Amino acid sequence: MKKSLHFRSFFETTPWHKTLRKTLHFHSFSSPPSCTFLGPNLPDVWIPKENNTSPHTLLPQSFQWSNDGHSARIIEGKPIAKQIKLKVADEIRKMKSEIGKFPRLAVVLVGDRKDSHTFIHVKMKACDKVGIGTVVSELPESCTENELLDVVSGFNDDDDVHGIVVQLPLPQHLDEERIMNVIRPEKDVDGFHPLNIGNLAIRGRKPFFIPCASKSCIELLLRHGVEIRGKRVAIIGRSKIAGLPTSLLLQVTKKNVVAENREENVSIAIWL
Ligand SMILES: Nc1nc2c(c(=O)[nH]1)N[C@@H](CN(C=O)c1ccc(C(=O)N[C@@H](CCC(=O)O)C(=O)O)cc1)CN2
Repeated sequence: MKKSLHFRSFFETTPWHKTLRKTLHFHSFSSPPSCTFLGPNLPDVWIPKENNTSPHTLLPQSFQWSNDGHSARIIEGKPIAKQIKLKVADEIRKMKSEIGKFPRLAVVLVGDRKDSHTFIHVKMKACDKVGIGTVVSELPESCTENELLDVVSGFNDDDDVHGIVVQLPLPQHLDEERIMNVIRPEKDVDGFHPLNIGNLAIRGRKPFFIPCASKSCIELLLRHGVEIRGKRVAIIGRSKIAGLPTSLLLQVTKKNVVAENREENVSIAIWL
């Protein structure tokens, strides 16, 4: 039996996400899905059978935004991260039990940077906790661009790999742009591929993935009941990882937002 489904995950339950959600339609899980994007072994579209809890109803009362227009507030992210991880783990558990499949992430690390090792360790631990499989490819600092491209292409073609992260920064002799361009956009979980960034910038277009730092900023605001529409927003930092995609995201999702980017490589601050 075939059934048409909207992509809908835990994140896609808010009006903001509705504007960005993927509009892919695929088969139900009762018959093996034929998947264009993620390969034959994982549905491109996944809705757990029971998934209608609004994340916003889980907010403690004390977290609600006081709407006096002037007060500043430090937003606590950890409890929200915990809720999200629990929900993702639950979705993956259901996916495993309903269709016997689960997502896998490939991480590519070049060189010996200690911070990069720490970051990928954190990512893999987080994956492990929620039931996402991981595979790591570590390449020496001296590797050639073609060697790195071969590794990425291998993951692109591997149906058991559904997401690819090439940890940045790369050693200087490697052309980051060229590497990023090679990652299949539908496996580009960082959302750094030009197609994904480009689609993020154009109203009505839908990137496969949105850079996580930007997505999480908006998610935190929404979960704290902050109305984004019509606000002036200052974003400090223009990095492609956080500042730039955040300003794009705010501009395409809500009219009237003014986003200013200043000073590269500074973490984001948002004032409303
Ligand atoms: N392929 C990628 N490479 C890199 C990314 C990325 O998203 N994808 N981002 C950074 C490194 N990074 C994760 O990989 C990362 C860096 C910094 C933080 C962060 O939360 N920093 C906080 C401090 C947090 C703390 O001290 O507890 C901050 O700056 O305020 C998260 C992830 C570059 N490479």
